[in-house]
Amino acid sequence: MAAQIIDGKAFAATVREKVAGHVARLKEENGITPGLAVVLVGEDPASQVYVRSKGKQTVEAGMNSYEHKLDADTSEEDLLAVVNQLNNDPNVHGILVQLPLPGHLNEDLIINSIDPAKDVDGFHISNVGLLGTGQKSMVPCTPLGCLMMLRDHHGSLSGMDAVVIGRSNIVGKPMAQLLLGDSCTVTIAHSRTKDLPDVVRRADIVVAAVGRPEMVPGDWIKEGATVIDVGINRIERDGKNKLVGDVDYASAVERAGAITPVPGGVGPMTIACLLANTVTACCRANGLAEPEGLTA
Ligand SMILES: Nc1nc(=O)c2c([nH]1)NC[C@@H]1CN(c3ccc(C(=O)N[C@@H](CCC(=O)O)C(=O)O)cc3)C=[N+]21
Repeated sequence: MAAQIIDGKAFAATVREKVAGHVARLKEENGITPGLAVVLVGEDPASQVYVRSKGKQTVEAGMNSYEHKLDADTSEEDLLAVVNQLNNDPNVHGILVQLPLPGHLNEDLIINSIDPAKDVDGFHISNVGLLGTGQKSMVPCTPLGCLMMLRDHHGSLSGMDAVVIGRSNIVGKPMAQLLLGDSCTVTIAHSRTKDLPDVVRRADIVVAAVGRPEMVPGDWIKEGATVIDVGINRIERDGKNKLVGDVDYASAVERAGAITPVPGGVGPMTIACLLANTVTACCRANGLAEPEGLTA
């Protein structure tokens, strides 16, 4: 039987609606408008598209959007000065420095210069440590979006076998922490995992986040498993540009119980969670109750 399609695009719209509701209340009851600052260094065309779409959705949710576009050859010192200015700006509740940065900039250094309370990407070492120890933190947007979809589909994830393919700081590692927090038995697999197909075949939940087009074929998927495809790979097929995931959708959809499509799965949830994190950061900064339904 073919899998149920988990509609990330529709789910993201409901998350954005919740965000807009919280924003309206913050304005009305507290006179506060949450603000998100996005910093883009250089002119990578894909990054420009994402930044534009983030800005548009931020404004649609009723929040303030601040865009800082810097030249590709911006010095580390100048970028640190921009981050510092945003750290000290009371109208800015969330800061996102678009990655990857040009090679001459030290990404770790820049990310760790962001005020952890405004780090809506959840990449600052302090947020990574808080998440790893089960303390209140800012949670990375992509794993948070995946977790929301999994909880929505399954209710409780307790006791399930989850395999995360990919060990990046941005997705794989925080995803594993969140699944562990929901009492899954978690395996982090990667390109050097022995017998990867058999490891994946054990999983009730497969999260694929490696960035390799269609590397997970359907016959690795246990019958009825839930498949979350984080990959967004641009490929050329039959002379056309196409967006495909890390999972071979056509074969996996025949085995999975539920699966996220690409596009229209994890991607839209990532941006919705960025807006959610901005509202969360704003509430915390003002000593207000956490927004319900938007945190991990
Ligand atoms: N500091 C930082 N934080 C990020 O969160 C971050 C980043 N840097 N750098 C770039 C990546 C990429 N990213 C995406 C978000 C949404 C879609 C998305 O909505 N994709 C649509 C398709 C869009 C299309 O057609 O290209 C979808 O999957 O349906 C994609 C990619 C966030 N990123």
